[in-house]
Amino acid sequence: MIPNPGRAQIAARTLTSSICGAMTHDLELNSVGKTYPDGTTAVQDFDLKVEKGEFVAFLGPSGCGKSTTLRMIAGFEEITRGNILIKGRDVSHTPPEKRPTSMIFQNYALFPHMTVRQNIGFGLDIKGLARSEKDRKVERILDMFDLTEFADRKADRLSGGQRQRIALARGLVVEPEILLLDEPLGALDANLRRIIQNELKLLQRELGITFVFVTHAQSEALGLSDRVVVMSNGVVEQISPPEELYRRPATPFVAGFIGSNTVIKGTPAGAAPDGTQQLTTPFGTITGHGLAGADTAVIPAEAFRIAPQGTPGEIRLPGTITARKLVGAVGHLRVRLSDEREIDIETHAAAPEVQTLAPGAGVTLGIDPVAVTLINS
Ligand SMILES: Nc1ncnc2c1ncn2[C@@H]1O[C@H](COP(=O)(O)OP(=O)(O)OP(=O)(O)O)[C@@H](O)[C@H]1O
Repeated sequence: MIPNPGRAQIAARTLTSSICGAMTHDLELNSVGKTYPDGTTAVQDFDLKVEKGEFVAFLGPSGCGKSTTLRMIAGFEEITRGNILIKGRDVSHTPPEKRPTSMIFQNYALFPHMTVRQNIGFGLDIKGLARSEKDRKVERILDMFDLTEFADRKADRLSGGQRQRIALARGLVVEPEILLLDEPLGALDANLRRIIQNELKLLQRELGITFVFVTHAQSEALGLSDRVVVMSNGVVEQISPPEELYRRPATPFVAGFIGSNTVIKGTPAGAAPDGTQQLTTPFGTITGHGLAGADTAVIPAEAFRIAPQGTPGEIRLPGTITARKLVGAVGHLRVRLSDEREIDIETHAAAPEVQTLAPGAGVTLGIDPVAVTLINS
């Protein structure tokens, strides 16, 4: 998509020349809420501050309120509570065309019978730009996205990947402060999706424009963004960088939604000498990181160890292997614990104990306390 990064950088400097203000945040949502006229509350008390140049993803299951929030930022949907600021300016009741945002839709929303050039220039027409200025901007972005050779082709005669690039070019040509992307890769096949994910990230870094991206694909949100907002039922569950979200889920919903975690409830048992917290569970005492008084242990699949001998003092969970699958270097084991629950664990496929374990075999699991998070249920 960006064959010549130098060229992209020059374009980026021009594109962003007007957005180098000294405001702290590009985007601010303060207690934003939305109740639709039929009484459906889609979003509640959404608070978020986004720095300039940040890539933020809204992640959550279908119906959790991601698109509604994005549409409220764009101005396509009225907010019913709170306020929205862009670069410090309250845009809560500003119509979409007056907001410094562009939106990219999953179906691209291109005009099929217009040429690529006309599609890209459309937003500039709406803004009433002079012809010469418009032509200059359109040619520059066609060149930047390597679309010049398709410029006179009708949009309905292009591949999905090409259409996606045109949608991006059309969103960026109006020089937005914030680009809003609603599942922009959802219509692409898995291979193209991966390629365009990489290109999108590169493009965002080159341009330094703030991106707010909606997806229900975990890997996409974790792989692309600086911070992820996890939503459930219209409520923000956690806002964290991907690594932290994965390693330190803050709520039971996030623990169940991100990665592959085992959740075990217990009774708080105070702090260990090293400052970690302890939890008494039906399986013994589990140690982990978290606030004092937390009553639930979140154990990621890779924190389990197969420990036939066990380490003195370490928790030992007896179980039975019910399934084994080796995928490349990773061994996936399903283990039935003594309380009949089945858990997934991940380990090195090459480990001798994994090679010899078969369904039906008895096993004793240890837990790496460093990877355990204690939360309130
Ligand atoms: N125009 C509307 N009128 C009433 N309810 C609506 C309207 N649009 C959306 N909703 C409801 O608001 C909630 C949030 O919808 P939204 O489209 O924001 O979810 P989402 O997380 O983007 O889902 P998806 O991933 O399926 O697009 C859902 O319960 C949905 O049914």
